[in-house]
Amino acid sequence: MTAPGTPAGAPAADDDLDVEEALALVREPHSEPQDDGPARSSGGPAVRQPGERPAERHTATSWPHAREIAARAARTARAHGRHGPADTPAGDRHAPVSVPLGDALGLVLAAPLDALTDLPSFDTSAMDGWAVAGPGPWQVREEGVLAGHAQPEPLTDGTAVRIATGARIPADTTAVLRTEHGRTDTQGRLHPTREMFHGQDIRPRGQECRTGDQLLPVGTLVTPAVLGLAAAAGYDTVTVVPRPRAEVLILGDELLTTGLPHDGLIRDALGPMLPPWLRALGADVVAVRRIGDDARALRKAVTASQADLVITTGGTAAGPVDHVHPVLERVGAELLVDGVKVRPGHPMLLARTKEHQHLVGLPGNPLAAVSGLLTLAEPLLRTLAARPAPEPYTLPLKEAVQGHPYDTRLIPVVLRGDHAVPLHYNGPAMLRGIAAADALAVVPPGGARQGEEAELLDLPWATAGIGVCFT
Ligand SMILES: Nc1nc2c(c(=O)[nH]1)N[C@H]1C(S)=C(S)[C@@H](COP(=O)(O)OP(=O)(O)OC[C@H]3O[C@@H](n4cnc5c(N)ncnc54)[C@H](O)[C@@H]3O)O[C@H]1N2
Ligand code: MOO
Repeated sequence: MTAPGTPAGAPAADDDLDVEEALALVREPHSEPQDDGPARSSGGPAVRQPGERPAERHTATSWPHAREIAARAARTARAHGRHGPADTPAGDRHAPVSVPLGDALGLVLAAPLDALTDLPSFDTSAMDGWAVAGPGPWQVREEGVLAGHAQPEPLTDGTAVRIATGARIPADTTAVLRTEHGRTDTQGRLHPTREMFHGQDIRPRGQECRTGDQLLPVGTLVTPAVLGLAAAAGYDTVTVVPRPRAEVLILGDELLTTGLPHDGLIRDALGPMLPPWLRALGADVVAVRRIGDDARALRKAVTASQADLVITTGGTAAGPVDHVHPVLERVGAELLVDGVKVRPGHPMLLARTKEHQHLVGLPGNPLAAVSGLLTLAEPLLRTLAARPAPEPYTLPLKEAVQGHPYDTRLIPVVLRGDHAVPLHYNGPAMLRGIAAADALAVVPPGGARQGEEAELLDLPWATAGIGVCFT
């Protein structure tokens, strides 16, 4: 079925698109579908849009500033959390926790990783071959030495013993002769086939570290390699910054959780999308609740939530059932960001709902929700989790991108070679572009020319891989 607004000749919305086909969308001339009308995306002076909240033009925050506010809000929450009384749930919620290695991927070290042992913890053979003592030829002992065996008998000058990689070196060994560098004569004596040096192919105890050496500092992101190093260095658990807890409240009576849209009802796209995305951003998603368009239920859910971050979807604008603002007012929340000068997603908001809790209101339009997620939730969660900020980077745009006169635009792009290729289907209600994208390009007010460098926000799965980031 071709969706209304699909340009003639474009693949139908439900076609199976591989990346190349998705890229073909990029090459379409001039017919960027927007379900938002030119008046919003490229309109003239800052006249109030129909239905726009009257104060919005005055209160909307610039996109970079909104991100700073979100990060700062989290810093304040962390500082309070650490200094609060430890016996209250709020007081110790950001205190470091000890977790088994298997649960630590993606978290950040809250204590330095100091070696609990020398590495290697004993003199080790680096190769399969023979441990030898003195210059050859050598008499070879009957019993070999394998990895994991107890301390072998010492060697005497002129003797050798079969040894495996990783096995303990017998006392008085002078070198390890690799299997491929030794020859046994008819009397069973072992000869080297090339010159050897003292200590060859022996990994001495403590070569990599000594007990107590700092292997990694506080603030290191726990990657698969860090897990491996921690295990090698003797750790069963590591001390990490706890994962911030997020709760998702899905608003809207029009949402279906299964089947085809019908009778004005549509499928909920955000329920399936947000929890894994939030996990990729470092959060522990403790609940996903469907609230409908019920202000009282929303208020109860916000009041009851113990999460560090409450995410709402929809209801941010000024429609008859847009309950987010009134409920925030009702619960006495402090609005830190009320609208952001970014398209899509400008009605997004950030509020402090409790001393240790923030709420990010994502607009209901799905790509606008993604924009809110990356603008407000990402810096907030990253800071709560003490994750390092990604290094900012830019790439030249393969094509010009039309800008908004005053607002930043976030445009899904694929990264091809040295360029970012803008994707079409980037209207606020569309996920078709972002689903094929590697990153979002940050297009400043006024737009960007072909070849102009644009800042890029990587999508977590494009850089880290699903197995790494979805923990
Ligand atoms: N008079 C005005 N109307 C609107 C404005 C405005 O400034 N003045 N802003 C528009 C913009 S921009 C956006 S974005 C949306 C924000 O709307 P809300 O956050 O209030 O969201 P809803 O009205 O609840 O929904 C908007 C749209 O998104 C669909 N939706 C909602 N939730 C989901 C979901 N989980 N999965 C899929 N689709 C969802 C919903 O059905 C609506 O079509 O407001 C504009 N209006
Ligand atoms: O156009 Mo709205 O900005 O979708 O977010």
